[in-house]
Amino acid sequence: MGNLLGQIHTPQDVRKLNDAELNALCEEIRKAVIETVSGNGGHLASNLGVVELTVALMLAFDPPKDSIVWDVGHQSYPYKLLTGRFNRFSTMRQVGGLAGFPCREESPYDVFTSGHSSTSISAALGLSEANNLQGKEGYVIAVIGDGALSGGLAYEGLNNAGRLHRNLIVILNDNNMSISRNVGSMARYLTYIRTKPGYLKIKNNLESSLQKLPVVGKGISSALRRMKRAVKKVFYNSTIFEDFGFAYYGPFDGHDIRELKETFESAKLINKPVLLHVRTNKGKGYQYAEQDPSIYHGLSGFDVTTGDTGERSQSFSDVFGKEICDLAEENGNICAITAAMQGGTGLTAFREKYRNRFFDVGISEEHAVTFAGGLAVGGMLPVFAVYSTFLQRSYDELIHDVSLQNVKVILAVDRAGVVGEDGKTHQGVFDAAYLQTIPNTTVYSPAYFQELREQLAFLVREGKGLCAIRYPRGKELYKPSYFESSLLPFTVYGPQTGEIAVVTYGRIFSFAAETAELLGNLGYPVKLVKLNRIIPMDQGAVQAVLGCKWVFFFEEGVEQGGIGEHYASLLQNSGFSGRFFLRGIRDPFIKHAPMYHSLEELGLNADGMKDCILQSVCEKGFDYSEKTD
Ligand SMILES: Cc1ncc(C[n+]2csc(CCOP(=O)(O)OP(=O)(O)O)c2C)c(N)n1
Ligand SMILES: CC(=O)[C@@H](O)[C@H](O)COP(=O)(O)O
Ligand SMILES: [Mg+2]
Repeated sequence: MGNLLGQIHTPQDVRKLNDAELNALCEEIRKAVIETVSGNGGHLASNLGVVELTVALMLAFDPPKDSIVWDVGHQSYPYKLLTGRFNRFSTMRQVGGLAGFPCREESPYDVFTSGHSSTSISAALGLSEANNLQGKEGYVIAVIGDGALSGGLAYEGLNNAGRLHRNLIVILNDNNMSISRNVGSMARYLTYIRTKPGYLKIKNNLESSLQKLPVVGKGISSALRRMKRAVKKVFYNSTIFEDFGFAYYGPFDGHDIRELKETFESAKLINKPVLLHVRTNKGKGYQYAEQDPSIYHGLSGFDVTTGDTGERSQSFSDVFGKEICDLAEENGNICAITAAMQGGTGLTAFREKYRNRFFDVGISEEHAVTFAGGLAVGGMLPVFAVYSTFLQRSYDELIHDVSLQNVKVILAVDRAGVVGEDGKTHQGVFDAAYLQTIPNTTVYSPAYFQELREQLAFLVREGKGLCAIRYPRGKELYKPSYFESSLLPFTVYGPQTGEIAVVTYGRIFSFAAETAELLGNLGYPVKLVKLNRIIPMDQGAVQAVLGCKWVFFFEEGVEQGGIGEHYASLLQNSGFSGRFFLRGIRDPFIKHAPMYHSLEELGLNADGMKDCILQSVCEKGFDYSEKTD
């Protein structure tokens, strides 16, 4: 059969293959996914689990005329392979290469850019309404995992889609896993449906039950014949999905291409929203991933033969995880919350040690914050460990359910700053900007592990209101010998007087320190102001640079509305007469690339800072309001 993938340029090409070739195609897809993820990193187990499902989608539907909306999108690699991207597949997640998620700019087959969870049903409903209003043809299909179904937005989507009087297909890809084991009542319910067939009684007269369905198109009898074949193993009774207004079918074997295809064909004939419950094995076809789908969910590379994922340097998440355990030993009020990111946020040990004070709430960042507000009102000390990018979902809850309640909640904001290969959807570049709009908020931004430990302990001990500590993905960067950890709001290094000042915070302090050394060697002494606490801004941090001629503020976060702009306004109000340069992130949708590469592109590494300063100081004067390129 040779290289089948090389012959697939569009989904139509998949339809030319016979059953044996389709099976061989699945093998090739798995091989391509394993090879590419082993080298480039990315999402493995989820993609291995949807190979047959994706092939069956290509057989039954006709994208891009039909719209397939992938929830989260981390499982869209097989889809990319079958929609004209095989030749570029090895570039996945690399600079200039394919994105690791569906991306509208990348391909017309990617109808909805994603990366954050639980958006697919709402987006699919929007697409369906748009098609209807414009008289456009095409089926709309949302593919959502059981983990993504733990997110509240999915229920808002179901709630609204359920009253549709047209076809809309939701495929629930149930593998009984989120990144860790899936949690919550819906997960339990799905397990029940999956494993206790008696719960859903087989209707003796299946045909009469199908007669009640509004069927469109080619006539009811062929629809019934097909549906009957497809549902030979279907247990049909009332499920929660039917109560939402959907027709429910399942559970189906998500690795049986023929059964899936027939089921999808049948679902097309139903003139109302349909939920197809499909069971798959996460990691299917690669023994290590099948055995431990959590470890092989997302990786930065691995050895295909041994499955070895390699040694990883100590990360900020590890340090947080250890410190919060130590603090919880002394303080029995500390509760740790994660929204389905137990491993990533470093909370595994906490879960093991303090099971009754550990809460995995599923993918529900909004709930997590309001739940934390409730815990705090009730007298506990909640610590919500969350990736910066996912915390974006909780802005209103932070205001209404924490700040306004005037209670103490600690946010451990992980992956703050540029994250690397996950790209646009996952950059943690907004948190500093929006947190500073919320009253009663204190935010620390450590550059080093020691600071993270001490500042976290300080917030636990003495923090008030909404407290946050934000730190980057991965390891510590260069630490100058003169660095001293401090709980003070800011620290000044270098000459106490001088013409040039650099102000910054967080991880890129390392680059600022390198810059100061480089410039010092060139005869330009630099005063370095490290903001340890970024919210509220300490007036002393502003006073510290008032005598300087040039002040450069570097920020690994959005420039508009960010900490630098606030600092600038305070400088102006303090009568600063020198010149101020701000370099933050102007286009926050930073494409997938290694973290160092992105920081270089943004001019936020040591060379970028040095060039910015030298060009400004040596070559031109500038106005207070002037900004750097
Ligand atoms: C809002 C949000 N929170 C958290 C995540 C992190 N995340 C990505 S995939 C995933 C698990 C998804 O599980 P499921 O939908 O069942 O897909 P599976 O990997 O099991 O196929 C999580 C928690 C996210 N992408 N978006
Ligand atoms: C798909 C998703 O949102 C997560 O799997 C995310 O990619 C994890 O990122 P880290 O690798 O930084 O934990
Ligand atoms: Mg799952």
